[in-house]
Amino acid sequence: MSSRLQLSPGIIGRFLLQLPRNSTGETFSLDVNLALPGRGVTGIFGTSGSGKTTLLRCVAGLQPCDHGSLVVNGDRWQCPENKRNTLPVHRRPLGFVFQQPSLFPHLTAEANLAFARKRAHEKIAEPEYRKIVDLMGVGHLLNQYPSALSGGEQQRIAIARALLIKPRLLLMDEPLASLDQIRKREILPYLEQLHRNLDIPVLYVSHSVEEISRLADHLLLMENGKISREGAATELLSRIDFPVQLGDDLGVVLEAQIVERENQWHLVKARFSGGELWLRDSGEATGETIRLRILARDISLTRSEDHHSSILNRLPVKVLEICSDTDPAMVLVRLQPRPGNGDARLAGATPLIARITRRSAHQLYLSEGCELCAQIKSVAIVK
Ligand SMILES: Nc1ncnc2c1ncn2[C@@H]1O[C@H](COP(=O)(O)OP(=O)(O)OP(=O)(O)O)[C@@H](O)[C@H]1O
Repeated sequence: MSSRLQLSPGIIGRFLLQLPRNSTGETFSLDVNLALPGRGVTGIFGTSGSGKTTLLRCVAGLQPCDHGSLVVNGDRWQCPENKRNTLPVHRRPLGFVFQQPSLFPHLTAEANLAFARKRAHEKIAEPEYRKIVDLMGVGHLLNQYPSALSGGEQQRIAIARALLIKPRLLLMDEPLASLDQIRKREILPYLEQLHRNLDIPVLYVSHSVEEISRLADHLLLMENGKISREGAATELLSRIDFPVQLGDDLGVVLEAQIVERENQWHLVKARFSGGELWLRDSGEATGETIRLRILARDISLTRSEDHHSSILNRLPVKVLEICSDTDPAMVLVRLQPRPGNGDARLAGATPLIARITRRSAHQLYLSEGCELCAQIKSVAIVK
């Protein structure tokens, strides 16, 4: 993923509200200060009921607030003091994609898109319309009615529809949650394309570590109506103590560049800040920046390099810390890639996390500072 995070905030806001008691008699208050990058994807995580959807509703102007202020890339959308400076919902240049595509069932896909096009804040020229249709890969679906489309195809039309209103901000609330795993995997590349090709900031709510790992540049974690953690996605997703890093999903996210290709074996070599890894060749171009996810359960540790193993990737590492896992039989080991050839830059490389049995840690005499070899199955690298 080549787009880099713009660190100066482009989406600045403050929302304070108290909701009336819900059906179970509980009250809910939201109290957030936003200072988010004005480009790229900000992933919003949090347990059910933590306020993710309420936050998106505030940004959209759908949720009345006790206090609400919002500036999006220099344009004031909401002002607490002066209601006349507050843009009503229908005038906010934003696209909203929900869990359900909710297309008009009596209109073809094309007519659904034409409806959005008419509502665009600025006129969409034909080449731009074509670009969006191509980006979402829906050109061949335009004559179909929604009932003839799969869930994933309907959602791609819904995303194209959101883009056709020329949004300056895209809000996506669990857009893939209603799809099965196969359809999710089908649609993710289209979302990655969107991220690479359009410079619209996206707020993306999801419970899926896989989606967030692939798409997000920046992360927000919400707890009880407040933002409890925030930062660059690659950094937060590499922390053992980041709460979404649970059980089998625990892992790290790395940015890497394709540097070599072995056609004979259908493999490519990717270089990241901590070394080089062989991956299955999925057609990425040499020089392309990609994102990798290495799960903690797919890293094993050895005291010496075992060249007779089937595992292609071996990195020299140093143990940074050893932590307890939720499972008492396991421990989590944070590992710093270490210079094999005196490369001092590796000191700043993204740490890896291995999840191994407590017994193995004992047998390897693991302790902080000890030097080992991490073996990573190339097939386990998620692209
Ligand atoms: N209209 C409402 N009136 C009263 N309470 C509400 C209303 N809408 C939401 N809530 C409450 O606000 C809290 C936050 O809801 P919200 O939908 O924002 O959470 P969420 O993090 O998006 O959850 P999920 O992951 O389940 O979608 C919940 O406790 C919910 O019951």
